Amino acid sequence: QPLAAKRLIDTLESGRTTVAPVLVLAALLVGGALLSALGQYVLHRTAEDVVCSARRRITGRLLRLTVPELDRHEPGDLITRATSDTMLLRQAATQSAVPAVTGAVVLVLTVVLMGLLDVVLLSVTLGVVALLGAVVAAAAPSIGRATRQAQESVGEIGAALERALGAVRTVKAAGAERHETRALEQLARDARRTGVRAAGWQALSGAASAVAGQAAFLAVLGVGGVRVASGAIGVSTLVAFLLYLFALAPRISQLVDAVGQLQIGGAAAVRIGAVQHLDVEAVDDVPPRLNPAPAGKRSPRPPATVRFEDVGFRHQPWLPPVHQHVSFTVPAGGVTALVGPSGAGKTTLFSLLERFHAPQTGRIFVDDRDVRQWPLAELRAAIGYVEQDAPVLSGSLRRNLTLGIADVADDEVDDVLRRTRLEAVVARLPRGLDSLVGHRGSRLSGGERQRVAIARALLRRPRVLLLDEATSQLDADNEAALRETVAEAARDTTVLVVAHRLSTVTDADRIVVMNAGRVRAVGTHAELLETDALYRRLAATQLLTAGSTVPQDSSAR
Ligand SMILES: Nc1ncnc2c1ncn2[C@@H]1O[C@H](COP(=O)(O)OP(=O)(O)OP(=O)(O)O)[C@@H](O)[C@H]1O
Repeated sequence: QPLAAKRLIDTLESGRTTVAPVLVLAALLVGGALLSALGQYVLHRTAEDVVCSARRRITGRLLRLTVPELDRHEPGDLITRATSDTMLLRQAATQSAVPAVTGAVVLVLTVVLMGLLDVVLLSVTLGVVALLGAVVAAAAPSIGRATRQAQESVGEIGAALERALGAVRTVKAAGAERHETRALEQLARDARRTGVRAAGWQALSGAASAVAGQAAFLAVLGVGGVRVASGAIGVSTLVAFLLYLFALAPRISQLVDAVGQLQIGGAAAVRIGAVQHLDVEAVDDVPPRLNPAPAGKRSPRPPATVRFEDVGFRHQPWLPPVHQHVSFTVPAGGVTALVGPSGAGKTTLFSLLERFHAPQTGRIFVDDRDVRQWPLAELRAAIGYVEQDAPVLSGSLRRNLTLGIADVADDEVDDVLRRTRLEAVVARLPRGLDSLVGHRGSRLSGGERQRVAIARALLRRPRVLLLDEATSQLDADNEAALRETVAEAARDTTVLVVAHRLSTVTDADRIVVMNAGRVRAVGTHAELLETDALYRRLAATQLLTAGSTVPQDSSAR
């Protein structure tokens, strides 16, 4: 445009017709605007693609992280990496990558054209720009550092909020809102402080580029005026050069901003990229469809045997072992109860079976096949697991029941609802199975949540059913009913139950008594009452969760 403007001025001076230069200038204006609009659109689209792919990668990975990795990290912090950090990445992509590329191209072309006009004026301009570059280079790392700290505080806010909202009733009951809020406010202030520091450095760079623009203008005007006066260049050349300078100044500001944004984006990318280095479970297995057969016509799945062979496990090398030399065999079908004092390692046996953790020594077999040899998804599809706190996910009751299962026939669902005594609950809900159960099932009672978790496990038609204290919150009637359900399921499923109630163990086909990470005895209720002092004591008190670990010495027998 400045070159076209120069031609227009030259044409005016020479008195020739100005139609052609005016048309060229108009065409350049319109063409430039169109190109700029198209460029904006394409580049924003690309930025959205970048962010979308980062989000897909990170969210896909988060659910595949190994359980020990998930234990090590705060869920709230991981969530902010998928949300807030990806937003920063998007902002950086649009506000830095795009202007950086376009700014650099325009800068180079403009500098070439300026050089063609007058090398002396170009040298003056570049001298001023070099001073600006030094300021920006000094500020850029500080922007990145401050942003990283701010994002870490945002991650901590996410973690603290998740912690407090995840147990909000306990927080309220303990009257700890103010304390928790204070902690959150402190984190918010930390984020603000570091955010402001980043903004300060950015503002300094911005101010430097504005000063540089004006300084360059004044310098070019001064030196250019002298050169016009001396006849070294014409007025039109000076005008064209100044027009280029005006075009260049915003590009330089953009570039300076882009450097700051790149630092911000880089800080976000580091936090997102860190997730890439966390351990994930084997991705070789495409999750098998649990119901390959048409709904309602699923083939029966035979119960599987379970065998622990000299298993030793500890969470970390520096922690005491959870299991030592654990060996026992569970034949296919029937109910096997695991009993023992709190902390004996009963729940962890289930984690090892599900391959949430891997034992350091020994082997675990399901159906005479080492669990490490099973494709992970196939192993988990063979197991139904009801966790200790019977988690229910927000969403509808139906989605909760059919979690991970495709094409369940309605009559199968009805059958399981009947067996788990949930029919009346469903009938009471305003929208039946499609009613929403609230965050973590907060609209259900504790006993209802447990029954939903059991129903969910039964719907999978598991070959091995793991129940972790699944009846602890049930009233006597429902507990008796569920005992029947479990007994019925045990006809074609291998049921392992961590039992805290005497009623559950007396019905079991065999009982494994655990203490301090070891299997202490195996037998029926009657046998163990005769032979095992710890069992006798646990049975007598019925307080199988209470008490500290009993030393495994001969006097205890
Ligand atoms: N992620 C973990 N990291 C470190 N130690 C853990 C972890 N999870 C559990 N433990 C420890 O492992 C031991 C066994 O825990 P586990 O939950 O298997 O016991 P449990 O017999 O099921 O107890 P309870 O009857 O109270 O549920 C406990 O001492 C516990 O503190």
